[in-house]
Amino acid sequence: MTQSMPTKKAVHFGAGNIGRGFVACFLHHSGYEVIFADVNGDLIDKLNSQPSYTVIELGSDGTTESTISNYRAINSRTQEAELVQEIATADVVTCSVGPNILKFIAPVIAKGIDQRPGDLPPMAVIACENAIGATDTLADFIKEPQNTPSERVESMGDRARFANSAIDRIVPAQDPDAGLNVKLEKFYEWVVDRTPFKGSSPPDIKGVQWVDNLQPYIERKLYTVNTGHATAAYHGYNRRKSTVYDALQDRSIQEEVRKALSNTAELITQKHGIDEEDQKEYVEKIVRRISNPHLEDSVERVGRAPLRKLSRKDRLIGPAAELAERGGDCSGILDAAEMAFRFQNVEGDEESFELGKIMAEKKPDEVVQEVCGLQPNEKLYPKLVDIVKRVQADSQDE
Ligand SMILES: NC(=O)c1ccc[n+]([C@@H]2O[C@H](COP(=O)([O-])OP(=O)(O)OC[C@H]3O[C@@H](n4cnc5c(N)ncnc54)[C@H](O)[C@@H]3O)[C@@H](O)[C@H]2O)c1
Ligand SMILES: O=P(O)(O)OC[C@@H](O)[C@@H](O)[C@H](O)[C@H](O)CO
Repeated sequence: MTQSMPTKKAVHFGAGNIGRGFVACFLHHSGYEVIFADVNGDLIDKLNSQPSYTVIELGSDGTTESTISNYRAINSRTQEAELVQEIATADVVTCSVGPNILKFIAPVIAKGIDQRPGDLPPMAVIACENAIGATDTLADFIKEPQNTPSERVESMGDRARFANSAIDRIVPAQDPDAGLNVKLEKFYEWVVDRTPFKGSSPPDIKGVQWVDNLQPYIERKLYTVNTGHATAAYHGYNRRKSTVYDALQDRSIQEEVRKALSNTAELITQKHGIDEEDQKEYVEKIVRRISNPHLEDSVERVGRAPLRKLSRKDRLIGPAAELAERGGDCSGILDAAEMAFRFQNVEGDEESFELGKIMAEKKPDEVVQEVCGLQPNEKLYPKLVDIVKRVQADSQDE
């Protein structure tokens, strides 16, 4: 008689687009039972009532489908005790909830880690967000005294290992009638830091690329894919384009994207010693990917949360500030930042309303300090103050 291997278990926070379409899909195909945790009750009910859903990859050469099953779903707002138990015995905990939500999921993960039975190896915790060091941010919240008793922090490595990651796959907003099914691009890249697993084994997730130095991967991804994407979306929004594809059909917007990406290429190649030709090819691939007509990716989704996207370490101000300090050209990124400041009061986007309020009420210096986290002694500072002044003056003229 053959003994079947016990199923591996992963808890994934955020059963949204990238969660269902990419992370859970890879975990499923690697043999994990996936427990989704989300605050959206309707989504939880749908997942629990439907035994499978379909992931549809869209490419110029047609579509490919795969079926995802062997999952359950837990409402993280109302079923905390069950969720803690699932986390305590999970092999992997992942999340794709948005960088600003990490602090809200930290308390329950902390409880689960703290209750991990002593005979189990450490679980792997991997945040899959568009942010540099997102898992470190999550780990810092988990280790706060209100979440983990301070005497338990030192031994936490016996119960959990925290690995940063860079995750890349375009998953647009889904059709309202798509149910749980997810349409996404064929391309994917999921790079994870291997170094936290020294003395233990990294989890077996097919398709993950394990590296010893994640920094060049995450900076190249965020400052190329996401800088280019945001540039197309913000210019596109301000010129009334509806999708990123439409925006890129406009030659002048495509030039803006290339200008911003030539700025970030200078930073990435110099800072990380990446070959210029390799970076050129990478940029061309990104321009092709974001121009995919099948994705129908709205400029509102890609531009969403402008306060996050204009923050100090994100895809616009992050590379622009570094370039300015090095004496490099960041004019293309600054053009995109100006368009981001104009992304105000967009229906369904809370941050864009908050941005509108800040722009209406605060002085330019206050805006730059509060929104972009820049200080007057930084080289980029006066350029952003000028941009804010211009946007505010234009709003008064309207
Ligand atoms: N969509 C993409 O192309 C893509 C690609 C790479 C990375 N990402 C990143 O993945 C993250 C999620 O993006 P998305 O496009 O899947 O967004 P999404 O809105 O489709 O999914 C987010 C999910 O998180 C859930 N959520 C919110 N608060 C929660 C909480 N407190 N606890 C549990 N769940 C909670 C929401 O209900 C939603 O289901 C973001 O950081 C994004 O930058 C997205
Ligand atoms: O998810 P955001 O809001 O950080 O950025 C919007 C898009 O640029 C992003 O979701 C991309 O589709 C994704 O990062 C591609 O890998």
